[in-house]
Amino acid sequence: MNDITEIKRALLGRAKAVAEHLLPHGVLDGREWCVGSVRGEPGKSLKVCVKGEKAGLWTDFAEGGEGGDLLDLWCAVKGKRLAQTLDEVRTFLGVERPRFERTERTYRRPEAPKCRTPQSDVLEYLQTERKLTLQAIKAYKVGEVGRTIVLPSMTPCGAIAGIKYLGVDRNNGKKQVRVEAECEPTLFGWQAIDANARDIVITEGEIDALTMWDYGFPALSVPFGGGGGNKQQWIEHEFDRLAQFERIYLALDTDKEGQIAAAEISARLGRHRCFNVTLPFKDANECRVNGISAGVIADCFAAAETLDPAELCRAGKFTDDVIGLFHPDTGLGEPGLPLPFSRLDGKLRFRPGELTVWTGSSGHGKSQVLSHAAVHWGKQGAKVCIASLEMAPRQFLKRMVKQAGNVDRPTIPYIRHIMGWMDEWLLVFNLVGKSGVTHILEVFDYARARYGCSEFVIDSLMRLGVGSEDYEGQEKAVFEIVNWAVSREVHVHLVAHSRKADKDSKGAPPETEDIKGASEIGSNAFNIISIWRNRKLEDELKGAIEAAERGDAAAKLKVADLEGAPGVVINVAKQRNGDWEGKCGLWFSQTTYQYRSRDDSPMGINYMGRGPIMEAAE
Ligand SMILES: Nc1ncnc2c1ncn2[C@@H]1O[C@H](COP(=O)(O)OP(=O)(O)OP(=O)(O)O)[C@@H](O)[C@H]1O
Repeated sequence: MNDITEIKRALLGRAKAVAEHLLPHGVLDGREWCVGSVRGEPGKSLKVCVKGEKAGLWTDFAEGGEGGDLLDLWCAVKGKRLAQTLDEVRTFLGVERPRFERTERTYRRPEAPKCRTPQSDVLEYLQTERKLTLQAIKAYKVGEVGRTIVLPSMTPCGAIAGIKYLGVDRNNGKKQVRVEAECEPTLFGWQAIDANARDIVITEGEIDALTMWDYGFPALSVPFGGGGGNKQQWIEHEFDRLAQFERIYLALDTDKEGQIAAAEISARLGRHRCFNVTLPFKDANECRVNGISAGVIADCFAAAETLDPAELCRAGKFTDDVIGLFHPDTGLGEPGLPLPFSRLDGKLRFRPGELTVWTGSSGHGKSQVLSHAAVHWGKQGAKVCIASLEMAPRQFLKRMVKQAGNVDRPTIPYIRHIMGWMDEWLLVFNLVGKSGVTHILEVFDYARARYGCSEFVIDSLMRLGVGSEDYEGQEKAVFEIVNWAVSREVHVHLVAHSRKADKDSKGAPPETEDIKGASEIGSNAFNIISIWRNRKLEDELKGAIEAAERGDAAAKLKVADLEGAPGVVINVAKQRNGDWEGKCGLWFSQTTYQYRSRDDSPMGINYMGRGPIMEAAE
């Protein structure tokens, strides 16, 4: 349960319990819980409606009609800010937020800037050219150093998290912007926001935030402008703080980048509480400069709408996608991520909104191929969340460190370096054992919303608390996963074991019908991939190597011959949205745990680049 709207809904069903909890000296009179005041003494002046349509609303008739909903009551009785109240209410409801085991990255907190309140060139610029008031400038604690505007990003507690310096003058038409390095990506403007506010506006620039304040709508500004992906990485850091807002008005620029940003923000913060504000000019400040009145802006807010559900769109939206399918070389390309094997380039993709089932016999390397793939996706900028219910995090991370580092035994500094890199894009569902699918998806949902994860791994179906004979339960679990992947536009990789088939010895990788359990597992998957390890070849190779070591010349030639054949086969048995299905031989490196296809370098892939700390340990 993440945001205020869900918490409010849950509280409503328990209005009486909340009233009793907050005001134990009250008495029930019909539908109302009556008490003296928010201080809790017996009396009749404060009434909380606990039943019916108005359940949850309260009024203190002795205090000039002060009142509100149950959250206001909680704040008033306990004398706490809304953010703290929400934490307490989550505990009261028993719905704490999921926590990820994750090294919190430490950011630099800049020193207070050496500047003064604008009084000369900066003030002149902000008032004359940008039409801002001194009150707005003061509310946002804007500073002045010569002809540079100082814009501090402060946390709601008043700490300075970052500073942006904006030159009044342009250089060859370009804005002069500088930011303090290594600071936490946060929104600008908390210093001007009421701690108990339920509505907030988000703009695409600091000056626009000040302008909105002047229009009567205190606002925060995104730190890196419009666009998607990394530009909106601040969401991860502000997710909890924004949980207190019931309505988030997105007044971003009316251009394409602004709209991409608005779509991403509303998808992650919750479409139900994000309203898109369409302004008559490109941004708030352009409205101000062009003389748009506060009344017109208020009308824009009144007309603001939630963004359309993702399911509803015009066909034209897919034009680029369709062109990309016909002409992949146009750069419009297909969405989704590939495997790290050149031989499969252009043949297989893991697209958003799909489920891939990975199958194969035990010990054939399903998890290992997947972890190599995850490293590859991380390198391409994707954020990945792995629920490895069969293997402790330290074990599968050890494997990934070898694969990422392309080395057998990395040095301690190199391990730290690789782990630091993986920490940026990899989240771990820290549980070995059984977990219900609903709970995993709840945690995944949070990882998607807060951290922007797009690739999810569940290893394996057997650990989802569904019996191996419970075909109905398996169908239900897979259906739930598919639904979630489709609705959230993410890709889920589900490992499912294959039946003990004699195919292993016959030398053929498993097919769709070999997946152990209900047939619906395969029929609901968009892609089915099996991994098969050629044990016969491995044994022959082992024997030949031993003979060669004893000096058998013929065995040496045999070793070379056998090493030329792939020890692993990946079988793409189904690809619903792709044109290709088929098999591809892979070579597995015992030292780096990387896999490669015939077209890849035997040296493996260097995900970390080369550097002094990458030597292997002795
Ligand atoms: N081709 C291979 N050559 C040598 N060792 C391999 C190969 N593939 C996998 N292994 C080893 O086998 C073990 C199991 O691998 P992995 O966990 O990836 O298999 P899996 O198919 O996911 O098995 P399970 O279904 O039992 O989880 C690991 O120790 C791994 O290093």
